[in-house]
Amino acid sequence: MTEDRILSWHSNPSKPRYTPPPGAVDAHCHVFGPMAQFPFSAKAKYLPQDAGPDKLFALRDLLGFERNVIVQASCHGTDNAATLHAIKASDGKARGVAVVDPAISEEELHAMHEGGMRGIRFNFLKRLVDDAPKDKFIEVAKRLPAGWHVVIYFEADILEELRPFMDAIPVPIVVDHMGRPDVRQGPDSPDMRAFRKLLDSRPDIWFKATCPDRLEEPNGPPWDDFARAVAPLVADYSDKVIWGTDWPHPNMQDAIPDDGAIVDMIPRIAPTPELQQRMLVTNPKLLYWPEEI
Ligand SMILES: O=C(O)/C=C(\CC(=O)C(=O)O)C(=O)O
Repeated sequence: MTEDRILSWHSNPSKPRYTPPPGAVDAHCHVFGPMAQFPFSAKAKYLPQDAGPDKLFALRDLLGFERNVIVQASCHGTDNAATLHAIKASDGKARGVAVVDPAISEEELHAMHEGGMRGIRFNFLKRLVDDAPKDKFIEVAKRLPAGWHVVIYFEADILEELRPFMDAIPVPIVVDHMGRPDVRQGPDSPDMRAFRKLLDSRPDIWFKATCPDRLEEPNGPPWDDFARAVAPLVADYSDKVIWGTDWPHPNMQDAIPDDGAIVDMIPRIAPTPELQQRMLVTNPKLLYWPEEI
């Protein structure tokens, strides 16, 4: 019954005016199912309609991207089969970030590396996961395959509380959606200052300059607050920023964004070709296709 399942993506996204550079990577997107093949987790907090690799790759081509980084969504729990399936179907054009049971074996991690995973995600949003055991997360972060990193998703109000945990992570960190600052407060807000302090605390913290739709929800474009708050961060930390569409926009069913409009935010947060090259090509390659550098 698809009627009870959430539809959170645009059925007819526009072609963006902005053209990404060759090799551009959409470094934050997800797949949902298809459910008949890859059932959702019993602990899933939302039940979406199918958004499989065929839809994702059609969108990639429409938007002018060449590659995807597919992040395991919470609705699939720690069963990464749907994400691994999508990576395989991409013909080398996708890599991924897994969500794992911290007790995962070295053999299973190695198999995930073979399947294209290059990191694991720790999700601290209470509305998405039941628990986030920091001690176990640190333990598994110490056992990751060489070259992997940790992706962390949290909201700005717990950044300070998470600092000792992040300090203890022995591999590079990528922060989802800049730790969800209140972009309405501008580029020099307490949230943004705290996030800059985090980035300054070690040289291997990356961030995704993503989700104008989420951070200004329920506003649609032009997302001026997002552009004003985020552009200075991209300029000042241009060697640490990556970007993604966030398709199929989990939980955004009440303010579904047009993916073309999302892509058209790129020149507003990264106005020069040099910044765009770093954010869309060089930086994501360093994290996900380092063998090509
Ligand atoms: O897609 C995102 O990055 C954000 C999400 C969903 C999510 O992270 C997940 O389901 O794992 C959100 O804020 O609901």
